[in-house]
Amino acid sequence: MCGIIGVVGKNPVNQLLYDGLLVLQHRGQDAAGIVTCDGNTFFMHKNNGLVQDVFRTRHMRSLIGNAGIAHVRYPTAGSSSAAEAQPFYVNSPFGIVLGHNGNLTNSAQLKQEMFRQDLRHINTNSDSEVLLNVLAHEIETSSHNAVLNTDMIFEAVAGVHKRCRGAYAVVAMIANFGLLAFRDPYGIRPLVIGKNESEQGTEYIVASESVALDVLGFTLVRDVAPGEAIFIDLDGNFFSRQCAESPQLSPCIFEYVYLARPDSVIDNVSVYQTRLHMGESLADKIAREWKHLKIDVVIPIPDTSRPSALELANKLNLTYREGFIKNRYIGRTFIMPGQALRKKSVRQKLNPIGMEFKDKNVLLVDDSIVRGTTSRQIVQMARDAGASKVFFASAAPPVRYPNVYGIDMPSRSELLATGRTDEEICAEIGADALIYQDLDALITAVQKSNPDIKVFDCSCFDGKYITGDIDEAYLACAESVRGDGAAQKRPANSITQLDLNLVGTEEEELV
Ligand SMILES: O=P(O)(O)OC[C@H]1O[C@H](OP(=O)(O)OP(=O)(O)O)[C@H](O)[C@@H]1O
Ligand SMILES: NC(=O)CC[C@H](N)C(=O)O
Ligand SMILES: [Mg+2]
Repeated sequence: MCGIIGVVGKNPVNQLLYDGLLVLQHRGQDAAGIVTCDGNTFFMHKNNGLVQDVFRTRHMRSLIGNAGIAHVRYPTAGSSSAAEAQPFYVNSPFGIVLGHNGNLTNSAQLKQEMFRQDLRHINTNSDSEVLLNVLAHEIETSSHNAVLNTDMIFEAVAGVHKRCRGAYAVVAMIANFGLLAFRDPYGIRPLVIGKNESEQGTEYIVASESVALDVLGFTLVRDVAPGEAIFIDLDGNFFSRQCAESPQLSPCIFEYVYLARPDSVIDNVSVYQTRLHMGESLADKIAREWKHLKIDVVIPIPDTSRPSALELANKLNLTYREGFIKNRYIGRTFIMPGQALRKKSVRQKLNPIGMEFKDKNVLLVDDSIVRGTTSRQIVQMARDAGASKVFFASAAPPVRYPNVYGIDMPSRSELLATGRTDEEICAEIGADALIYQDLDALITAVQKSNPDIKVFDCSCFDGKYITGDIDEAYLACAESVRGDGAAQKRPANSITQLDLNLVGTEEEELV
């Protein structure tokens, strides 16, 4: 996942976009970028790194204009090169910038089509650059070189839906015109709309998660519907249209398990509440099938599992204790690039409080076990801290299948649960017992908060890919291109690629 924001305001939006990116940092730690629009001109700065490291005062000063978009990146295609940091820019037609959360599943084919039929050059291996060029081509076609209007923009988004497969939540700006945002016909990745009634008129925001709206002082209006496009012109007029033929809301269930912040509301579902529900149903399963376990204390693995662990303990009438202290200056491990770094960071990040483990039977609760990087080390830490028995519970079912929609788990061989029984996984992480949530129970946990969502993308748990275009050949190819150690994942030398960074260069600083 990545984090995206777009704003059309009545005053300069640079600080809003920066503050919004800080709040969405948990969705991408590799690169960050902001583009502002002052009428006909875009101002852009983007680079690898955390938001606080990428933007300096000199960049912020140069990001002028009352409208703009911003992005934090967690790469799932191409490499982590700075040249693939977002937003991307294309000059024709009209000048367009785009930020994308998700992953296209037909980007290789589209890239060829772009080159052969549409005479467009894609300079990186990023699927998002492909998506921008498809959008640009469709806008060019629908506008017939005439003056652009909203009908033409919505027609272009309909064209994007016809050509693109996979997951895409998008914010884009068309120079001198306005902010465009849309979601793929399944609404796999989240996107919400907010507004703020200022003295000068209504200001609009779109963002990956509602937490960005809360913090920026906007109120949540609604989600962008699957397949829908919204357009806000630079005067703040709001337009929307359904652009897909058969939209069907099927959000990624992993957003609720791990990706989103608990204080966000996505598709009318409080992420926090679903995590409480997950804890409740996991407690039911333990009460039903694991009564014989003598548990002295329930301990969460910070951060994401906390609400589930808390509710699980409540339901089972067990003591809940914070047994691991997290170093607040280290980011999320799972979205770090490369297994070596992920492995090292778990020990740097989490440290046990000895007295909570000494001579106790502990139940450790995590939201999920993916590669097993965290669980393997945490169980050992609990033992080293003197635990008598270490039981482990996961609020999500076993992750056995790759994700192709914007979560970087492309390779079955990296997933701890692929090809292993629960007992074998338990032995791998060195626990005395392992309890997984059932998939039905996970779905129910989310549906309890919004029964209108009938379908979820649960592909990493059940191998059923909602877009229907994923076969063994696709998975094998993704595995070879993006698995740990694959060449494309290594940061390419961005100097060999076009550098379109525009504002606040070191040279400017010296002037
Ligand atoms: O099995 P693994 O491959 O280790 O992946 C799963 C772990 O990674 C995530 O934690 P992370 O540290 O990324 O973030 P958090 O602080 O939000 O829990 C998740 O919450 C699990 O703890
Ligand atoms: N995680 C994401 O949403 C990634 C967006 C895009 N596929 C990229 O790699 O930059
Ligand atoms: Mg975690």
